[in-house]
Amino acid sequence: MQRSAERIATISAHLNPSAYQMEDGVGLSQANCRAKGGSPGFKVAILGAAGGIGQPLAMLMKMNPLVSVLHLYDVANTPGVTADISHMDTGAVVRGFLGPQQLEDALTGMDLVIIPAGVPRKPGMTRDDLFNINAGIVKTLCEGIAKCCPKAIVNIISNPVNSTVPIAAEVFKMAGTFDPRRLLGVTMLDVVRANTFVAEVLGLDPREVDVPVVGGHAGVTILPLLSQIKPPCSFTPAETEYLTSRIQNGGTEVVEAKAGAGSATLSMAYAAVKFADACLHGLRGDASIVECAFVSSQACVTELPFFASRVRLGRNGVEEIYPLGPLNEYERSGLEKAKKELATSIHKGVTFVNK
Ligand SMILES: NC(=O)c1ccc[n+]([C@@H]2O[C@H](COP(=O)([O-])OP(=O)(O)OC[C@H]3O[C@@H](n4cnc5c(N)ncnc54)[C@H](O)[C@@H]3O)[C@@H](O)[C@H]2O)c1
Ligand SMILES: O=C(O)C[C@H](O)C(=O)O
Repeated sequence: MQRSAERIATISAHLNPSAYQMEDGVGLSQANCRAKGGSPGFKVAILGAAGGIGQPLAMLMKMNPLVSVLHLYDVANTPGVTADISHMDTGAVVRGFLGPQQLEDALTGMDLVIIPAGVPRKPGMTRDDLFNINAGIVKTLCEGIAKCCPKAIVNIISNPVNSTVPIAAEVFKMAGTFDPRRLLGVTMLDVVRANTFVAEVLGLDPREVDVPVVGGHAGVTILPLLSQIKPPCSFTPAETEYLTSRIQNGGTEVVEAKAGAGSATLSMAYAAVKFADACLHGLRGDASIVECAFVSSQACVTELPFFASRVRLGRNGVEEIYPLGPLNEYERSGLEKAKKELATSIHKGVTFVNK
């Protein structure tokens, strides 16, 4: 009888989204235990999980064997997305959270928080044009992280990344929880694009190509280091010009092709999962996990407080930040342009929190 009552509680918890969302601490813990599926792993929250990036990102994270619990938070549509994804027969347990009153439950106990919440660009806009709306969204979500899971690794996708990461850092500093190793702006899509476009030019499989992309995540701040690609290859000046421009404008290429229906979502979800997976492997203690990310570099790479660099990921997040390495003349000139724009964007983010 007892087992049968537990089974029914489990099933109704899945079918009644509001009961399911409230399961922690309100009497559904037995049902919760039975729902766990037994896979050990990390607890991951996606904030903005019902959006264009959030939905495929949630699906791909549900497929990740390193994830045991997946929390999906949004201000709209999470019950439907959660019900849908929770039917996938993979190990991670999925829970949905809707609206600010459920943000704290969504965040409590998380090891990794991924933030794609916020508005995307339309044709003719820059990423900085999103600042007025997205700055406040990221600030509020980071206040929740500081309160509920201050030790979580945070992956920020919301644009403008060059400003939203400094905003997050300021929020964490004010709360006394800032650990520069745990805050990472996601620039992986720039690397994914660079690998793809370079492979096209060289006639290679993109999986064989590795292009470091440093600087930031907007226009000229996106600085592909074509002189450092693996496998080592050389480019004509025309190829260098074409590839640099295409990588820097990859986001705009998608925004224009979508013609008002948003920006990159599917390739971004792919890139976000690739990056989150690297963070989880680092957390697990795997060796030699190196990716590019926009991090607090505390002026150790350039004089700027934030910069996208190659970083080694480990149990605490960013364990090591690699120097830029030797740059050619074209890259040195690009670096100066990138630093100028980055300084402005970083300052804008810092000022927003301290105004
Ligand atoms: N870093 C990158 O490389 C990269 C790549 C692509 C897009 N982006 C950025 O990611 C963001 C999201 O893009 P998208 O296409 O998914 O947009 P979208 O509009 O499809 O989805 C955004 C989601 O955020 C939710 N949201 C809004 N306010 C929220 C809040 N306060 N708390 C929680 N959720 C909230 C919305 O309800 C929506 O579901 C944009 O800012 C976009 O520019 C970044
Ligand atoms: O371009 C955008 O606005 C979205 C994203 O930053 C991208 O690079 O695709």
